[in-house]
Amino acid sequence: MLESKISIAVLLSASILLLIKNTSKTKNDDIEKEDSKLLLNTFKIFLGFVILYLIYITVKIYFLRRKYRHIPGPKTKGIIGFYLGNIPELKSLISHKMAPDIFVEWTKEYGPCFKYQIFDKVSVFTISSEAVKEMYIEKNFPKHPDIYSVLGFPYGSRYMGTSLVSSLDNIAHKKRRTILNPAFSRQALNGFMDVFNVKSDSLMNKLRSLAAGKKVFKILDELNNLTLDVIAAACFGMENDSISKENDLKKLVFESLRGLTRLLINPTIKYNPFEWGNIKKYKQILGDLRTLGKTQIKKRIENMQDGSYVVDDLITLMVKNTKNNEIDIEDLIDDFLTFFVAGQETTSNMLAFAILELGQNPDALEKLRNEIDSVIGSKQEITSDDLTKMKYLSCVLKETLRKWALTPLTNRQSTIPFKIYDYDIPLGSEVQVSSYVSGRQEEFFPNSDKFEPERFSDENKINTYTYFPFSLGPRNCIGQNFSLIEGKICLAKIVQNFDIKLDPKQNFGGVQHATISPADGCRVTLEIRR
Ligand code: HEM
Repeated sequence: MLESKISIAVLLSASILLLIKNTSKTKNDDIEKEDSKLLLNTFKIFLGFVILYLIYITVKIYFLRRKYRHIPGPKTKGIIGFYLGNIPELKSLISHKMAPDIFVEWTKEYGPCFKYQIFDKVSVFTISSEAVKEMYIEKNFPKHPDIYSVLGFPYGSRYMGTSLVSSLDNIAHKKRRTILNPAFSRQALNGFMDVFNVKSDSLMNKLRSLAAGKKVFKILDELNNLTLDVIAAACFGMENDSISKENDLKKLVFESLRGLTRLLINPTIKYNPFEWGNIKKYKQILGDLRTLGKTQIKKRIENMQDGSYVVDDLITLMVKNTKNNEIDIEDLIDDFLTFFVAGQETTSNMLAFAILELGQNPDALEKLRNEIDSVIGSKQEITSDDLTKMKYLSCVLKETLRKWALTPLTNRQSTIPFKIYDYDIPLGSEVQVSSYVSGRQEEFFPNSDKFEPERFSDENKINTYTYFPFSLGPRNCIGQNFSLIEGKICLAKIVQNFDIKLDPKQNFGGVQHATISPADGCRVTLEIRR
């Protein structure tokens, strides 16, 4: 649709140019006549285009709205609403809320399955646990391009390409996933314990120096450095030290995420001429990031070919298992970047939200501190056995992800007709679900606005289809255990070493970036406990 708008704009500009040209007094009469004829014809073509486009879009939207009229949803207002859909409502709400918060309200107003319209697109949203099970497990519907093509090729440049997260082809995805699964096996995760401990210890040293300054700081920034270094070391054998200094990887990963976020939140910016300078810079960042990935992968290929010792990490697995060693380096770079995007900001946001919640819930914090003191006391290295014993720690992270599921929403495309409740879902529909929205439903989680880690204790059964922060089925998060182990080790060390005080002046809510983050980055002061 926007492409058509651009064509209209081009034709309009041509007409204006001709108009200007036409007003020149130096032209003789013949030329003037020719020009006005040309102008008239151009204008007629332009008008024709506009009329044809209006007819096309009106008919398209009319039939689209008819197709979905049996499903409830927010009303659109008047003729503008017919074309724009629910953009006005979403826009006014988004200025002070995140989209998933709006969807929580819409589930109250329109029920557990509703539709909404944006221009010439209608999406269905549901919290139905049966539908989640059907779409994600039983029918394994493919992802819908609406979110995932942006992750693959934002602004038309290759970022995550056709990687594990962004692939729309379930068969190609399965092959890739089978290759990479062993990198996240129980055995592989045990092998990462050292990295998790060592990198968390570096963070503790940094936090000690920040505690000494007695100043308020955003702990999310520090956690972002930790999770970046952990991915770099555990998955790709890269010794990166973002915790204590700036470096290229940190700059490129963080800036590439920032540009992606802007596009996800406002898809129209790529058509805004005032943004073209920024977009050019952004494309350069993506290019530099891919070059960095390429250098890393090539180095590993060379080491493997000349028989040097290589660690059996993710990058080695990626290279080893690529078909007949006919390596498509661009595919490998897709996955290389994907792990930085999918595994870095998610884990740091989970930790920052956990700290934000513990700071506001002193009983939960005390219970957690007692558990940590009794299981690890003052020892530095945390083992897998220690983690197994710290059950409340596990409940704290699970409850954090219930209240603050980090992925705003995921989608699937219906490839066969099916029903949600009594509503027939048209073939090819985009159906969205969100663990954030399901996690805030009173019928699934009573007192859902309260932070109660006990919900996740062994005696309480949680319905998997109402709580799915790592998604479900064959496209679930490959790194979920990786992030939970990393998160537990880091949070245990923070609580072991520091008293946390939250800055009372901060915004305690969330903000929607590529993932959901604490709005003010979780502002704290720390006091050293031991
Ligand atoms: C708290 C931390 C994390 C959360 C909440 C989380 C959440 C998710 C979710 C919801 C998905 C499905 C996305 C979709 O369908 O659009 C996903 C996929 C994925 N995640 Fe995570 N993730 C986390 C940490 C990690 C980590 C640490 C890694 C890597 C080390 C990782 C790597 C991936 C990958 C590669 C996929 C795509 C899997 C596939 O389609 O086969 N994630 N994650």
